[in-house]
Amino acid sequence: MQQQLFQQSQEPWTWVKGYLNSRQQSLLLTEAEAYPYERPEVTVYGKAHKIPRTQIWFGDEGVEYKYSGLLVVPTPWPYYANRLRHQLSKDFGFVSNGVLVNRYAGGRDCMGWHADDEDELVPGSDIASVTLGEGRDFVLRHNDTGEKRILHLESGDLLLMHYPMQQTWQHSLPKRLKQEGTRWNFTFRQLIPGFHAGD
Ligand SMILES: O=C(O)CCC(=O)C(=O)O
Ligand SMILES: [Fe+2]
Repeated sequence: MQQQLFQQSQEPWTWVKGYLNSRQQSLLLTEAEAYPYERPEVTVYGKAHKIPRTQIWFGDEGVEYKYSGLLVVPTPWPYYANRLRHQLSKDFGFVSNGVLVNRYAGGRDCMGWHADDEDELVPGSDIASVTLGEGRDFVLRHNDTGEKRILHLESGDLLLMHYPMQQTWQHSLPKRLKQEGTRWNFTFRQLIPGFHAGD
């Protein structure tokens, strides 16, 4: 497989362009088109609104994820998403027990500035992000210097976000109103099982 690695030693991420070949992309994309996505309502500054994209959380039993005060129980792993998790483990020793799939139906769908630093994530663990479909700009901003970096993530690209990137950078997927295609993003994560038991 042809792969280009772009890792600058001072940056806590690794961008693997073309990590998935076209056959792997199309198998996963066909599966992802059929996922039963949801558009949860979140409360920000006391105001409820629907998120500007749809999503679904897959994971091992008991691996629950809390999203803006909402506890999400995992849906069992679908076949190709699970294969990709094992491929990541084989290729990079990257272990995960859940994946959040976000679906952006055109350039109006987006994700605001945040870091993936929830308490239920295993401390020190990495996050692996795989993109399918429409290419979009993924923007990073350093917490202290404000430095911005734009990575144009395309179908099949893998972005490994290494510890402690979530403590030093935020990221976002800004609107791109001229773009119409659908983009899927899979973020594989390692959560502490049963973290929310008794919530
Ligand atoms: O869609 C993306 O590339 C980013 C997704 C993301 O940041 C997240 O799921 O936390
Ligand atoms: Fe994120």
